[in-house]
Amino acid sequence: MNGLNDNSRDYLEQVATEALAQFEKVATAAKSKLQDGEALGSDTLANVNTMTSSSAIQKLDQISQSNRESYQRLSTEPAIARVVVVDEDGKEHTYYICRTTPVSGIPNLASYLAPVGRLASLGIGSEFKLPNGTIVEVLEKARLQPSALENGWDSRDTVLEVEHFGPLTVESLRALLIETDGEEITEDLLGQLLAEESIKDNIIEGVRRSVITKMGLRDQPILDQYQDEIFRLPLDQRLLILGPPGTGKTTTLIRRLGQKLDQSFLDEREQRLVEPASAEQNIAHANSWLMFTPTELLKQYLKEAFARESVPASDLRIRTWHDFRRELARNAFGVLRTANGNGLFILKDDLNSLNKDALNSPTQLFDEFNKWQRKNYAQELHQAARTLQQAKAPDVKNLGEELANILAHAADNALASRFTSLAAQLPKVQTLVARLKEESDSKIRAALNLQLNRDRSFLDELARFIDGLQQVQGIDNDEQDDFDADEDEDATPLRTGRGAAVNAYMQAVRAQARAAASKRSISKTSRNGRIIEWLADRGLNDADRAEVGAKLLIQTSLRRFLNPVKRYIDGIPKRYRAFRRECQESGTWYQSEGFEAREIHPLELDIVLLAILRAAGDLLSRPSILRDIESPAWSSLRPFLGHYRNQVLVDEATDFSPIQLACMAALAHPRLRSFFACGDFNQRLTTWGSRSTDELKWALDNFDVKEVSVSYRQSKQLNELARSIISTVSGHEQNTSLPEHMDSIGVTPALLEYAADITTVVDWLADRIREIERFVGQLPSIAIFVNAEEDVAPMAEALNARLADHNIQVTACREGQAVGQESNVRVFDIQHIKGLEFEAVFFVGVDQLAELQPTLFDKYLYVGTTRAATYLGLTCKSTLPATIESLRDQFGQNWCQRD
Ligand SMILES: Nc1ncnc2c1ncn2[C@@H]1O[C@H](COP(=O)(O)OP(=O)(O)OP(=O)(O)O)[C@@H](O)[C@H]1O
Repeated sequence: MNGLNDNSRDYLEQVATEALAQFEKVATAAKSKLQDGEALGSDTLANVNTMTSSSAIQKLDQISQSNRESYQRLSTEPAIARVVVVDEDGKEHTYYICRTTPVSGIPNLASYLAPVGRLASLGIGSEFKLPNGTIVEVLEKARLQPSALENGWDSRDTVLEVEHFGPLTVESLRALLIETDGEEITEDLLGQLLAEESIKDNIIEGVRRSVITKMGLRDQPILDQYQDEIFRLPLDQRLLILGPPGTGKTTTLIRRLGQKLDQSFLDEREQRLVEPASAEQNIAHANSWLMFTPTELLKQYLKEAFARESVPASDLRIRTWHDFRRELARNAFGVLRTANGNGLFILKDDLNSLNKDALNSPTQLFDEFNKWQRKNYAQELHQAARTLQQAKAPDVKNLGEELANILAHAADNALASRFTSLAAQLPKVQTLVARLKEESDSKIRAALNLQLNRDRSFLDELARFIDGLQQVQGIDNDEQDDFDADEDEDATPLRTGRGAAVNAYMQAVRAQARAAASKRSISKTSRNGRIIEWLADRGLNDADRAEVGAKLLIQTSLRRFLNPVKRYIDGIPKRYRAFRRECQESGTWYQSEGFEAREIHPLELDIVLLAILRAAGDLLSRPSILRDIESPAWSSLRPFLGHYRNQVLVDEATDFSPIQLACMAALAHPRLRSFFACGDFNQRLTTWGSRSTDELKWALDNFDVKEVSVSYRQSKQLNELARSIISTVSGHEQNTSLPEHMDSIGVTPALLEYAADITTVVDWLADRIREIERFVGQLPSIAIFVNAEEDVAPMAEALNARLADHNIQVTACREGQAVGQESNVRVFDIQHIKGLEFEAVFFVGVDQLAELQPTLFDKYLYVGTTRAATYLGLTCKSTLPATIESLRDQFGQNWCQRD
């Protein structure tokens, strides 16, 4: 670079000398800590009191483990920034910022994750209040990339900024010193000229774009000022970052997670929130997080970025909603049927159950269902209290009066206070249920004894009959009358033998008695119906049946008050089924036929899950309930605490429906309500995804929207193309800017039309790929997008054959699986590419995609083209699709046309 005066050069040398010496100092200190074993854990406590809680030791081990990791890091990367500030007294201070926890004993070495770390993101001239209250102004800044060479430290591509010049990029700080030394000893002119030349090459004006060489989110140790502000926002905040492609949303999300997981970087207030929350879930804060991504591939793509943040076990905690939903519904909440017969529904991805209105307004459907189910539940309680009021026995009647009184005085929507008042009646309810049950059971047992006295083989025969029933298909267990199962605590898992026969006898006889007393009939095809038929007159006699039936009906009503919270939440799936049936009859929300009562579509399952999560969350968000969680009134909510996480994060949030996002938000621990999502409405690649801020507002109450707009990924040309796509397809402007001082000039995107056969396409791709390698000097990360899974392998094979002469390997990424981290050319089905970035992207058969995906074509086009940082190539079987025909001018035939 020309124009650097002697002062500036002196300044650079001075910074280089100081920074490299500081690297050495920090690295040496870190290495000696590692060798001293200061990072050892509990074993260094000479007198570990055996009474010392093991959690304290565990904590110590965790701390020492994280110290060890930090020292390790510092020994290879001593600092990532140098910042000079001036305080109000005019005194200058130099800070070195490192990535993790600093090593002690080195003044002004601070972690980027600590409050002082923000200095590294601020612009020159910015003011900053240090944690001790001093106001300082940023005077100089250098972004460092330490590299340990055999003969000492260097910093590669250091970006320096000072008030009167810069930013400059210095390729090698070390070379700056060696060259100067060299200048003095160079006596020959040639040597001098070469030295000057290399000084020029070493210092570049502005900031260089770096080439993406491998698949994985790039390391971005220091965020920009705005991203930095977002990542530091308190843990207990609900945030949504919106912004166009490549503005660093995912980068910010991961950095934030890394910072918030390390308890040493949480402030006192955050620590106070985190500790009880973690104790309630029985999970350490560092593991108490969950992140959702729309695809498996994005999950893999981010893996290395998580490792850089020292965030372990990310595989367990980064989930797709598709998998998580099934697990939650099947294993945790018992909504989906399991092999042992629990659960109500069978999930069917292609079920045609929802009508257009439901697909267009799922939030309205949810609101309607939730209102309905709450009302339905309230009616159930009222009805039960009424039955008790009408009972003959005075103690039952009195209790009925009291319960009815409670229900009459609580508003229908104040479930929590109603549950609290009902809890006070629990002892009375329990005593009565036990007494009545004993009375009715002894009657039924007497009948059973009578049968046994008549025929000792009675039970064995019944057992055989039951065994036989289990083999019979078509036994209707779904539509068993509502009294069964959850009420019969005798319904133990015994499946065969005499024990099972006794249970079956009791259940069937009870069902028969209840049916008689309530003047209902029992379905002949149900299990109980079949057993009753088999028993014939071997049950209760008519008089006993009426008496026992009446007592059982009282018990049923009483049981509504035994564990009302559990009943309310566990009953949601059944209520959903009833609601759906009712809507089908009135012709709203659902298709009137074509599916069975036990089947459920994934988007319906979301509705059921949200109703469950919200019901539990509404109660658990009350401190008084959380405090009393072990009491019988609330203990059924305890398992929910185990599903909560201290942080819930969502990448590509607009791919999820508002219902899904609301479910995710409901998984955030109610003490913290920490939720962080990022997305872009223009990049929604699902038909059910969220379309507007209003939908998000429905899903997440009280959240802050932050917008980011500096587009770091793409070159100027590709940015312009992306902007044109948005204004052409949606008619509105995209608000982006390019990073200041960055050389963003790239090449025009390339277009190949009339490429109907694969050979033409492959020849063209191969030529372009070779050009890219020539331009870049190495093979960067390249992706080829095809329109269907079955095109992936043939494209990879054909291209592999074509590029073999140049030893360029092409990999087929089947089913959205990334293969290896090394830089080569990868072929993907377009549906998997959300959130990724490559130096070069080829989009094969764009016009076919327009035909295949008419509703999402514009989104795919936008997401696909914005995956490319510098090189973008499109091929068409015929010509550019009509919607983007007007963009033809922005394309060339190859990369040669520069701006
Ligand atoms: N402050 C920054 N300075 C320089 N580069 C940055 C900065 N922030 C992000 N980047 C880079 O920009 C690129 C895009 O980042 P990222 O994937 O986080 O963006 P995004 O907004 O999530 O994109 P998309 O919407 O396409 O998923 C990455 O290569 C990242 O390293």
